[in-house]
Amino acid sequence: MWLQVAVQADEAHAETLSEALMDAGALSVSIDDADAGTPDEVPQFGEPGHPAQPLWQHSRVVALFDRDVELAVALAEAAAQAGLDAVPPFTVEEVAEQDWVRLTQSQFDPIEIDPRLWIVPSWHVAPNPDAINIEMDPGLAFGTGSHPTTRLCLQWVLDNIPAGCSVLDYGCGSGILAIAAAKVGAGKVVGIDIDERALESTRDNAERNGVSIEVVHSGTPVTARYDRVIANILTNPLCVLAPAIAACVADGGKLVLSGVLEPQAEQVIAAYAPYIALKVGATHEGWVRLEGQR
Ligand SMILES: C[S@@+](CC[C@H](N)C(=O)[O-])C[C@H]1O[C@@H](n2cnc3c(N)ncnc32)[C@H](O)[C@@H]1O
Repeated sequence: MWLQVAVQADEAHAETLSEALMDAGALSVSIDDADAGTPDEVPQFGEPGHPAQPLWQHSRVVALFDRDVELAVALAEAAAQAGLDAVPPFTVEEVAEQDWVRLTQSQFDPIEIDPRLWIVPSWHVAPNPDAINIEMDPGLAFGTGSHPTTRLCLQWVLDNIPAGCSVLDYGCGSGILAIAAAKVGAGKVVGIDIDERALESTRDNAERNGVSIEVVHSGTPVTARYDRVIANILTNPLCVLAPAIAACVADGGKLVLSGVLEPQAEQVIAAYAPYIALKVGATHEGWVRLEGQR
């Protein structure tokens, strides 16, 4: 049994609240229309055949927690992190494991990142067997390909990984970017994360995709230099980590960053300016991809 918590949110706060709920210990989070029926009747925004942004005014952030969670504490933490004065109205429901798995599966279809690259859940047949297909199920770590920042980084990976080059995925989450790099033809690929669950997820996903990825906890100092460094984290950690991340890029190597909202781009560019000149390479749904070369 798990606890499914549906929290009301306006459009402006739905995404930050969803991230805050993950940080507060949710195992999985989705956003749907509070005015619609059951979650499986709700459109999946940002995925093929669906609108790029939710069209509804009243969102509902649906989070799954382990039943032993201290829910009041988790919700209070999440509300504070999302900049809300109080915990918004919410409902709690107990759900059986099988029901949640069925519901989650029904919400994830294959995602086309590019005609050359698809993210395919294990319970689906690859729509294009000739493309690079990454098998990836929603799990505990961020990175199923549906988020704009992951998409921006995957599109960059497709055209910027020469055969045999070394790649560092800083903040690897599910390992999706590292796996894509390996499938595109990288040689040595390393994934770093601060979260043990992410490292485990990267290990598992690499194995199921038949690629070799070395995983390293971010507490371990990085001494090697990489031809390509990708970091899809968030503005604040990216700025704090600027000297460390920039130092991982080999001479002539390329750095790409995402997890940065358009108004934050200049802040991140300034943080990296002493090391590498970055510029906005692409934007998608309000998020930017920053690119530079040492
Ligand atoms: C937005 S997710 C990106 C996951 C995946 N790379 C993707 O693009 O979908 C950010 C990841 O960075 C990790 N992270 C956050 N702060 C970090 C830090 N200081 N050092 C290393 N990893 C960090 C998080 O645990 C999370 O897995």
